[in-house]
Amino acid sequence: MAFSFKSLFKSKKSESIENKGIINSLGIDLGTLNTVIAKPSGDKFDLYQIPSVVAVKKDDPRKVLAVGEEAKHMLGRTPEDIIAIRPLRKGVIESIAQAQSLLIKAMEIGKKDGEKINRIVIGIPGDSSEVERKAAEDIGKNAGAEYVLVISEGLSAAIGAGLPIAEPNGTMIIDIGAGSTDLVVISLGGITDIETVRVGGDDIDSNIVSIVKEKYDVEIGVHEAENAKILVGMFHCSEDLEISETQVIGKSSKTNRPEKIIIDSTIVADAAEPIISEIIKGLNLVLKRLSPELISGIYNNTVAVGGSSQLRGLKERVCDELKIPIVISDDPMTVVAKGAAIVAAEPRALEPDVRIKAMK
Ligand SMILES: Nc1ncnc2c1ncn2[C@@H]1O[C@H](COP(=O)(O)OP(=O)(O)OP(=O)(O)O)[C@@H](O)[C@H]1O
Repeated sequence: MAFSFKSLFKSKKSESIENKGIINSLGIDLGTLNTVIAKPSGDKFDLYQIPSVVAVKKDDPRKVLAVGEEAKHMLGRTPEDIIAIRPLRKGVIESIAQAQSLLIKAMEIGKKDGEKINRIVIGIPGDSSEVERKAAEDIGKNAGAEYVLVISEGLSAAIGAGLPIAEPNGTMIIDIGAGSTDLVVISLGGITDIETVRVGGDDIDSNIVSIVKEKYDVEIGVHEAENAKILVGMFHCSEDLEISETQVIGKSSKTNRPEKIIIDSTIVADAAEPIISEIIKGLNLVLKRLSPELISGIYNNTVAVGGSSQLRGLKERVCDELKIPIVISDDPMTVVAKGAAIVAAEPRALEPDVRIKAMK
């Protein structure tokens, strides 16, 4: 799928908004776990984040009772007739009505009282089908935006990270989220290749739960697994990374009593192994298809973003396997929304001078 940005905003509607000079725009990263909202404010961004969780009536899931933080607090504590669910699975909108509520909430958070949002840009996984793109566009329009553009999270991340995407040499983004990983090659302002691997941090969490159950016969919650991952996690790699450990309380399958267990970095690395293997496989496919003209650009300009890129050992593991030095973004969770906000605010976001200005 190759598309260029230059024509994206050439709709009559966007020109008329631009001519009146009244553009209120938002960039939204509609993620599996978190929804991040970026609002251009002068030459910076106002940033907001809400959990991608919606609480609904069990017998009527279209009836949304709470969204975001409020819904997250209901998880596991709700009366039996209320359930808290995630509208996206593996980066893809699974339930339109609930994703709609999430987006409406995101837009409410991102606007000031009485303000109308004219233009939103939403980042979605790069390999989304036309139907999935259209679903994202429709929920944006139904949520009240006049103009909605849906772009690949990877391209958005590259713009948000300030990568030289307009140059012919090529750049690459490795975006490892909760549910999916986007590998995107960009040159001359267009996407030249995308590989989406449907694995991410969520899979690491559920693998930790399984390993702990097998090793200790203790059941732990997925949130405890996620916390342990964030605290002590790493990927296996050739470097001797420091092994640390954390204590987690789970439920003994034998006694049904609380039991304390230790999770150390190697348990997380074992749990993360199938995930990093899939990602390396995806990167191998991208490299196989890559033209020789782009290899030096990729060598010099590959950036990892997304919450799961923060696991130690990623840089080393990718270099061990592929001989490509990568940089881990120091702003991994908000670059997609920032890139989307840059495009929403500035249709000529691809032009390097404009982009540099927007990123200052
Ligand atoms: N410091 C950390 N170390 C390791 N993993 C982390 C860290 N912080 C967050 N994560 C993980 O990052 C993931 C969330 O990342 P992100 O917000 O980029 O995903 P998302 O946009 O919701 O998902 P997707 O892009 O797949 O739709 C979760 O799996 C979370 O556990």
